[in-house]
Amino acid sequence: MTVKINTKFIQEFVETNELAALEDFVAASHKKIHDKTGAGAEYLGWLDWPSKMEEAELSRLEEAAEKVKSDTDVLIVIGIGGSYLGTKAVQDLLLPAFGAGGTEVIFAGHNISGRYLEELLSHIEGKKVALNVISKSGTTTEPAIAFRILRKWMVDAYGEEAANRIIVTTDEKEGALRKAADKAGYTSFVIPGDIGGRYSVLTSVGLLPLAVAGVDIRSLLEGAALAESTLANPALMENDAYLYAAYRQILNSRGYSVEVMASFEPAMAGINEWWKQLFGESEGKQGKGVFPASVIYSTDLHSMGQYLQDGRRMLFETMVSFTEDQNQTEIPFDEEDGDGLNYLVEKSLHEVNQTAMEATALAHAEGGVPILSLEVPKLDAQHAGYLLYFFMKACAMSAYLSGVNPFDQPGVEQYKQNMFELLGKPGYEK
Ligand SMILES: O=P(O)(O)OC[C@H]1O[C@](O)(CO)[C@@H](O)[C@@H]1O
Repeated sequence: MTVKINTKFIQEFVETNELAALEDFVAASHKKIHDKTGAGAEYLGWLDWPSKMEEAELSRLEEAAEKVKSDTDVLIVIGIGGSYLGTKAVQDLLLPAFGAGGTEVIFAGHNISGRYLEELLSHIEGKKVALNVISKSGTTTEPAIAFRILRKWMVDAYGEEAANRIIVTTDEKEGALRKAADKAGYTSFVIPGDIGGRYSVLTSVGLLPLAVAGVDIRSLLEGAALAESTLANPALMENDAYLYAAYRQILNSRGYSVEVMASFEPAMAGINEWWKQLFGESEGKQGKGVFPASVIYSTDLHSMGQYLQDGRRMLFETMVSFTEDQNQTEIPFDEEDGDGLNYLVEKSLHEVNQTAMEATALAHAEGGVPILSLEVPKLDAQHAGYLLYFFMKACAMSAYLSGVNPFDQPGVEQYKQNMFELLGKPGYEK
């Protein structure tokens, strides 16, 4: 049960000796990660988190989730960036696309749209609602605004009972949210100080709402723990996360500066968004970094396919596929065969989809797009946990290989500063 790189389509673009040339650099960066000596090392808490998360905390989290499930129709997760993308990603990946049932988990505070919030408020009217407000810093404007509005809604709806329906996930000691939780007596969970937002999906940040949504969070952690041990191997050629990181850097140095994450599984859409934040915020600094983009095929072959095949050549693609057929849907035989599809009747949709992937990879490689292929055996909670950890480990390695700190995001501050000035926040006047 691992995520493997298939090098079939990349061999013609990257030679083995180019990889070999990176071996020492990878070994040195591995040391930086594991000995915690690189830039931002104080944020490496995620590295052994899957194996070290305490049973008591996990049980407390499951209890809180059970309580929410027992008396709530809709849980609203309020958060932005790493405080919600991981939950959305795993939820999209593992839960049925239609009518998942149980407590519905929806999101707020990841935008400032009045329309979105009004629609959300009308959706929850008459329903039993709980809030999980998540912010590591406790000071991010978008979730703070949403929390203020939704907290008022909760107090109007439930009076003093509202406090029993609000769960706070934030820093152990600092920030406005921690103060609010302590003052109002909300149930609260801690985001470990040494784990940054975009690396936090496997902490209470993701686990609580995912447990409410019906995801098997123990299997998720199990998969991540397996990745933790498997990907602790320092040898580049034996560590697929490091291979993925090394290929990215080699391609980037050759001018392939945009990575398109492509999957033939629509459930991957959320993972794509989570991955974009992970790599974008980790690597996009000092004028460096591969720009992370994403598509879902075959849908997007009919919109972006032309560009991928034939547009400006600065792209490489990473195709994620699930290799096992877990569905068995076949195309039925039709007497008249008016649509000419009878030649497919012996094949499952999985086979047709895999063939579409192969055909696309062949075409794009021929069109000059280097293709990395990541193979995941199955689409389930364990493999999802493995995949999440795989990307986090690869991201840390990739950022160190490109010479940047994987764990800070100084550039995000600029827009906030401007917004505060323009809105006239006290202390920020020009
Ligand atoms: O959890 P917080 O502190 O509200 O931060 C939310 C997001 O905002 C950022 O700090 C900047 O966009 C991200 O790194 C983070 O995931």
